[in-house]
Amino acid sequence: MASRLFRVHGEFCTNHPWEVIVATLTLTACMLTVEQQPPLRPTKPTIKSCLGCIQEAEYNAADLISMTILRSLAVLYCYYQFRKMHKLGSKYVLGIAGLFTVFSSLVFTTTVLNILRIKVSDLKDALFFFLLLIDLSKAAILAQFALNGANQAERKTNIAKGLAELGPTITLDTLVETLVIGVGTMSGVARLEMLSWFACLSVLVNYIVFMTFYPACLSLILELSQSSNFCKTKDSWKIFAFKEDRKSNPVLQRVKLIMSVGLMVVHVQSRWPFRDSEVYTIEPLVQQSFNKTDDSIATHVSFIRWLVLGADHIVIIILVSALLIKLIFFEIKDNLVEIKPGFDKETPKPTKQMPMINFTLGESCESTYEDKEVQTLATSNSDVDSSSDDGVPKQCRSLEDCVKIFKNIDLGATALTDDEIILLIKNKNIAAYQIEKEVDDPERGVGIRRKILGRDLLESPKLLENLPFRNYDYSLVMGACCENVIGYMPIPVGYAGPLLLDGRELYIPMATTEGCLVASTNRGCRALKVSGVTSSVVADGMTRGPVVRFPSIVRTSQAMQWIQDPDNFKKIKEQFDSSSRFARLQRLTLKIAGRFLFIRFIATTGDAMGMNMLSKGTEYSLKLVQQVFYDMEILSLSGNFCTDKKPAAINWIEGRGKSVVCEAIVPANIISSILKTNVHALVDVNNSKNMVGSAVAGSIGGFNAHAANIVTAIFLATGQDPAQNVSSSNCMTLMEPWGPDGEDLYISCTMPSIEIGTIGGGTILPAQSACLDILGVKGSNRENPGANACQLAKIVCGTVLAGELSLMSALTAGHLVKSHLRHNRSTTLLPDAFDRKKNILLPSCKDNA
Ligand SMILES: CC(C)(COP(=O)([O-])OP(=O)([O-])OC[C@H]1O[C@@H](n2cnc3c(N)ncnc32)[C@H](O)[C@@H]1OP(=O)([O-])[O-])[C@@H](O)C(=O)NCCC(=O)NCCSC(=O)C[C@@](C)(O)CC(=O)[O-]
Ligand SMILES: NC(=O)C1=CN([C@@H]2O[C@H](COP(=O)(O)OP(=O)(O)OC[C@H]3O[C@@H](n4cnc5c(N)ncnc54)[C@H](OP(=O)(O)O)[C@@H]3O)[C@@H](O)[C@H]2O)C=CC1
Repeated sequence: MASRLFRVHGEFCTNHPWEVIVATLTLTACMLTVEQQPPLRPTKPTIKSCLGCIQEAEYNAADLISMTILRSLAVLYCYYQFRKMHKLGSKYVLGIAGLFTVFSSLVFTTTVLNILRIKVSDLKDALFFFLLLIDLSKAAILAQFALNGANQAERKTNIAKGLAELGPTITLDTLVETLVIGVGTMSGVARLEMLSWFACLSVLVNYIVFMTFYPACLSLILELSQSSNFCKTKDSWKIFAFKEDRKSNPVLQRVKLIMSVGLMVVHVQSRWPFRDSEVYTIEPLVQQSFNKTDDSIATHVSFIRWLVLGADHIVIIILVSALLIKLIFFEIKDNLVEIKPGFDKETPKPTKQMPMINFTLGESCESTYEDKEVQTLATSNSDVDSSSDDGVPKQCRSLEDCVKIFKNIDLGATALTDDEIILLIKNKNIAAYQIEKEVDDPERGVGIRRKILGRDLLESPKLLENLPFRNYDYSLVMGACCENVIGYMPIPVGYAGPLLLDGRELYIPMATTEGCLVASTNRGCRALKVSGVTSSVVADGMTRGPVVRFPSIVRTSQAMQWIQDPDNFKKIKEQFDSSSRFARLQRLTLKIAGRFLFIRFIATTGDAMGMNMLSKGTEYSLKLVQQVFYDMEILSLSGNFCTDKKPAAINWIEGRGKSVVCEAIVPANIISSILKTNVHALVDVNNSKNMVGSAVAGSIGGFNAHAANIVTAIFLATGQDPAQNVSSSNCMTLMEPWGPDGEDLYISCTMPSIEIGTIGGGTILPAQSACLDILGVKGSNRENPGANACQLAKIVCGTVLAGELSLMSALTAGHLVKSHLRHNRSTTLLPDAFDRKKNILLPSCKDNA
């Protein structure tokens, strides 16, 4: 029985945190404000003094009533503000606003004590005034501004932007408030004057703390936490919740301005010349004088005093109780889901967002497979855990109830357990690819999707166990890099280098699972350490080649001629360029095939690889052409004349993305000591393999040994589109004997179509952008947009040269198999082979190699 009571109490506290906090704080405040009283009847009071006491007490009763109303309003106002912020769902905003309140109160207390020289006991009035006038919504807006930044620099900029937006309004408001309330300080009524001083100081302290300590503290807290989790739940949409609050009405602003000027005049007139500054000391309002003897009067006085001391506290307690009653019986009633017969109170797990709501039990949640990783997450996130303590999964609420909760604006999917969300997904109330958005928590969303997939993969329920998904910033993935996410693929990243490229030493991150690749590239870098590699970008232009069709070849050729006209090209370019700040159309290449016309748009795209930009610009331009050639049919924005992600001669011949060439001279001693071969053998193998061999194979752009290896490893490490390794790996490796006696080696690599960028696509993901940072080419180049992407293309070409040098040497020296069996064959996981014919196990061949 007792434990049940405590359990109910526990549930009440956790389900109504704000109410419990407000109640506790209010009671504490009541206790603090109880004034020290002398003993009730030290001596017998006289009739005269008692009458005096009654008069004083009556005066105090009036004061008490107004102060009680004020305190109640302050409590209500604070409660309302924190509830409003809580609904935003951001614990950070809530925490920061709380901190703001505490610190401001501290500053206010100190200020009031020092400037007004009041007694500590009189702080009770002052503090309630302060709470009534504090504006937490502005503090929350600024916190949200800060939290919307992806990194510390952005957060700082956002705080500054927030202050720029809020500052003028708040300053004007403060001015008007101070001047209006300031009128009260000249009223001549001592009590009113004192309260007006409290209010003026409240407004000023709030303003000063908001404009100084608060932004500084905000920036510091965010920097010290340095947790990506701070911005993990991208609250960008939530800022709109306050957008209305932020908008300042210009008419209202003007009225405020005029009002403040008028009030200023009133203040100056009434205070000039300034009176000797009065120091307001607040005398205790109830004087104690019990000298008389009349018992009945004494009793009356005691009663009034009791009333005076206790009534305000009683009213506040009543107020808090009313608040709780309102919340429990009215607010929740609105959200209450109909109780069905057969309802069992004990079983459903009350969730954080949905206190005291009772639900019908629905079908038992499917629980045949539980993803270990997801379970771990759920344990740490008890709000969404649908398992009971004993590990037995609980039943879901009914589908109908879950739908009601899901559709409730205040609750939504966040108030449902994982299994209930799965129930809604199975019943098509939630799209399986939108879980993250619905639960407003990407990691939880991914976890739920894994649960669904895990249950669908019943034949091999443990398939997902080794695919990690936790501790990853999915907010960057959503809407940019991947859909239907169930985790991430860890790929080992090694580094090759330093590579001496154009006089700079670089360490090249390479993501690969091909053992020996990084070792080989590293050896190439080592061989080039003294002489270095020289590189140059000779052309830059991403392409998109749509296919359009006309009714006849006459119309097709007319269109072709129209597009080729320099004046019309200008119009097309204008249209194209208007689609982006960075994409700039360079030229068009046209090919006619019967009624079809292929138009290859070639444009620079700043630091981005540019495929989305090209597609957008092309669509804009075609609309313009269609205005002239209304009978033009746009068959496909991509007509494979681009050509993207497929082998094609056009990219090899015309180039695509960055066209880069690089060269190096390797001295004879390095070739023999590090590469274990000699120049003549190397050149011989290069001609026979990379030239003749590729020609015999009918290769297009494949006149190299393994450019794709290096390209792909760097692409994966730096967040490039991996499929673009097709054209990007086009490369011709040339070798010649060099030097007076031809003992040195001249080597060059020509790569005409490296499709690469340092912004957009996967480059924004944290790990990938870290690798770009290692190379000094992260993001957009502010001084010279495009320079970062060009530098990365040069790095790719230079590293390819190092890789070519090493592999070609290994082939020449006959070391390929030996080295790969050393670096590229696992000695732990490969099972011994089974000979079916002989029905025996064959020992691994690795030792024989
Ligand atoms: C994006 C869609 C699918 C929308 O397609 P839609 O028809 O507008 O989507 P919908 O909302 O009507 O939903 C239809 C179904 O699509 C799926 N679906 C819909 N949205 C999602 C989502 N977020 N996550 C997972 N699945 C999704 C889902 O199955 C859904 O059914 P439901 O489950 O709702 O009954 C469509 O417009 C599309 O397929 N676009 C093409 C994009 C594409 O293929 N890009 C590849 C890269 S392009 C490139 O790299 C190569 C290139 C182009 O250069 C090569 C060349 O030269 O040709
Ligand atoms: N659509 C398609 O057909 C294809 C798409 N892709 C995918 O496209 C994505 C890459 O497209 P991409 O266009 O490169 O990237 P984005 O779509 O991300 O576009 C780049 C964005 O960055 C902005 N930007 C800011 N600074 C710079 C800067 N210095 N230089 C260039 N842009 C800057 C651009 O501004 P602004 O808005 O002013 O242009 C633009 O909004 C990859 O995910 C890739 O996988 C791949 C192949 C085909």
